[in-house]
Amino acid sequence: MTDWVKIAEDQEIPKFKIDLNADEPAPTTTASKDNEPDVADPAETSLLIKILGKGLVNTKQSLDIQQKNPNSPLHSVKTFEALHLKPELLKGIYAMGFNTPSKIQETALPTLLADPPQNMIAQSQSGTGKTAAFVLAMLSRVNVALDHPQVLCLSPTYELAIQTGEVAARMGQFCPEIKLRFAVRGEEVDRNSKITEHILIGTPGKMLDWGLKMRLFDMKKIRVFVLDEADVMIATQGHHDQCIRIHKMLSSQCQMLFFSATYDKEVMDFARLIVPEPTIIRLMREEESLDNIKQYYVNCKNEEGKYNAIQNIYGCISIGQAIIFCHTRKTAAWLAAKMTADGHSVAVLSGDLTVEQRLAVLDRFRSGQEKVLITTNVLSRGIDIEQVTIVVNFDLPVDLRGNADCETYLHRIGRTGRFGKSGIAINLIDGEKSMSVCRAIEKHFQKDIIYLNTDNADDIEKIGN
Ligand SMILES: Nc1ncnc2c1ncn2[C@@H]1O[C@H](COP(=O)(O)OP(=O)(O)OP(=O)(O)O)[C@@H](O)[C@H]1O
Repeated sequence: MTDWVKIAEDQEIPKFKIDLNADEPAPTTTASKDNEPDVADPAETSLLIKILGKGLVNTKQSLDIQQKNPNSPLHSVKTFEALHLKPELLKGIYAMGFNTPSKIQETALPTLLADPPQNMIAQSQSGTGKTAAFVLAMLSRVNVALDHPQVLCLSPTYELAIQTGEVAARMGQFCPEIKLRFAVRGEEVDRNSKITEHILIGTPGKMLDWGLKMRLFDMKKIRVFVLDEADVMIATQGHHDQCIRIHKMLSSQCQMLFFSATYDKEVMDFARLIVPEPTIIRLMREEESLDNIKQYYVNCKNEEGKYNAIQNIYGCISIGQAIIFCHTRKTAAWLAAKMTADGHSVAVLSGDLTVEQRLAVLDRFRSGQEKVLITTNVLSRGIDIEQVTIVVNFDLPVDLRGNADCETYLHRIGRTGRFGKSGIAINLIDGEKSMSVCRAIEKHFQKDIIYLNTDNADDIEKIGN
């Protein structure tokens, strides 16, 4: 199986260069995007979080369980042994360093592995063990005596499919008889042959090509269908319809498993369309809070004024590491150039970088090689950088209509004051519009945002205490 992963990785496509969908219209040129609000691409963010993840996220949140099929048994396990897995799979799990099931795995795995098979919709934040859970179900269901695909796993991009395949390869390392294959761009199969591998992991377009257009395998013989990163899948143009087409060709006996990191109405509606009588398991995200964060606003005339405010703050207090959020790539680049010219060690992370480049920037910043990270909304969600003490909103977060985006505000600054540490958030205001956004944020969270005069050194020193 390891060879299989290697072959797919060695294809001519650079590993982490995202190309969501070859059929999509050509993207807007970088130059024309510089002045637009920089937004995070969900597939890129998902991939970045996955690669950055350094292990299991331990969450204290409780599980919300709903059963649509009253006949399906529901119990949880505290050990992997209690799942009665094949010994080779258990060996694979332990070889990966997993000792006990994570919270979502405890509850999901007995249902995932139950006979008769149960359908499931599971949602929980990144890093809580979803991939490991459904990969284990995929590997457990394979009948190696049959040489045709029995498990389909759909991911929204090439890169995310590779990530899942790598987990499957590691977990199944002691089951060499289980064969896997990637159904992704660059993988070709002779039209006149049949696919004999047991598990196919890939993107919807390729899966449709192989299953429907070329009939290289029989969709009716699929026993497990996994839709991974459902939230991203829905956000990706075209995938939504392709998934429905694939789903329609599956037999009614096929076990449907649907996994997603976020929970909103659209994702759930889509899930319900795909998955009959599901057991729904949700592990809610641990809420960020503003409790340990001191919030300030500074009145500035214009961008130059905002820059001067930053300079004054740096001149008065010693700052460990800071993240500065800008609305557009252009502002981020402008600010970075100015701060660099003034002797600051600055990193820039914006949407024009590939995922690989973003990883490199984050690695350098985390290791302290740069003290300031200037970024846009591409960094707003799901990425933890613990050592940051100051977050500056060079531009306050607004939605498409220009109204306060309180959720993004929380994600931006809510990470600074975690684990009992106190954090500082500074909002730079230039004019009435941004002042009203600031007021709306203050009202929303019912937490004071205090006036700070950055022309007054005493005032600034107070925030450092
Ligand atoms: N039971 C476990 N014990 C220890 N580590 C685990 C366990 N399950 C998963 N992990 C590890 O935790 C990390 C996150 O797991 P996994 O990728 O399955 O989470 P996820 O919820 O699918 O995240 P994402 O949404 O980003 O894909 C991985 O490094 C994985 O190897």
